[in-house]
Amino acid sequence: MKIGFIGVGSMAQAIIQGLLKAKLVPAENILIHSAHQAHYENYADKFGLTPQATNLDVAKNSDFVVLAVVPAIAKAVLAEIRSALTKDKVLVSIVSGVSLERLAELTNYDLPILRTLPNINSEFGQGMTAVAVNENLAGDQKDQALSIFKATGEISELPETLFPVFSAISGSTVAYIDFFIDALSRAGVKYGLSKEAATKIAAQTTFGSADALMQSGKTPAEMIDKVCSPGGDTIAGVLAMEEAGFLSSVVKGIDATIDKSTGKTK
Ligand SMILES: NC(=O)C1=CN([C@@H]2O[C@H](COP(=O)(O)OP(=O)(O)OC[C@H]3O[C@@H](n4cnc5c(N)ncnc54)[C@H](OP(=O)(O)O)[C@@H]3O)[C@@H](O)[C@H]2O)C=CC1
Ligand SMILES: O=C(O)[C@@H]1CCC=N1
Repeated sequence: MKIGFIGVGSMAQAIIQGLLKAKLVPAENILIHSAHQAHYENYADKFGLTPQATNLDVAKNSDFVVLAVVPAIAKAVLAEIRSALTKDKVLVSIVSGVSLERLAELTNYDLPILRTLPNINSEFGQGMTAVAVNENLAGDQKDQALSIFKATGEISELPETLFPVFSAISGSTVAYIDFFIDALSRAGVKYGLSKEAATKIAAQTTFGSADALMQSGKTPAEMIDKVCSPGGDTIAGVLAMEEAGFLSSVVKGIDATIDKSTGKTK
């Protein structure tokens, strides 16, 4: 099984590192090409991957061709590799906002295609990836394609109509959670903790809270109620955060993310 990456930016690197840790395939079975020769050659050299001179070479020499470029250049890149995308291969897209129908239109309608929306936690086996397949991807080929993302975390098969909201509350939310951790850590610094100590405390608390929520099977509201002692400190904090617009800030951020990914805003 050879997995080729077209583009080795933040997201592709997270998947590649997750695959290497999971030992899904030998390093040399991961083929890469990107815009800058020095970049992809150095990266391939560092991790024992196989560099390719062109995008077309990646497509010709891989069983699974992962399109990992920004949406604005996806069309041009697919035009370059289209001739090599025969139906014994699978096109795997991680590109936000490009539908299965559009991917088929830009390649060919016989091609097996897996559309995904991963997040960068894939690097540490903690990814959350939305997946949708077209009618040409089935059986072993589908299982193998999905194994790429199962090796790097959880997957969720979703209708494409829900990809924008998934992208906002998962792909982008990695950044929003870090934004929250950074805000907590700055508050810690305000009261005298070092940035390093405050960040570690806030990050471990975030991690532990997510883990406890999932293990308990309770709703977030139930967990909040367990922490808010009657007449205590936490309820005072919750009310002050809400007065400052915590819930509506988060929802507005998600609205803006969805509007951008669906082309409603520039
Ligand atoms: N970042 C994230 O958390 C997530 C990203 N995505 C999706 O992943 C895709 C990539 O995003 P991200 O990794 O953040 O972006 P980056 O800008 O980090 O990476 C883009 C990559 O594309 C390469 N590239 C540019 N032009 C070409 C070309 N003509 N041929 C081949 N490669 C080219 C760049 O090459 P070089 O490095 O040599 O300059 C770079 O490696 C996007 O479509 C995004 O929607 C999806 C979910 C999460
Ligand atoms: O910011 C972006 O456009 C990509 C999509 C989801 C996460 N990062």
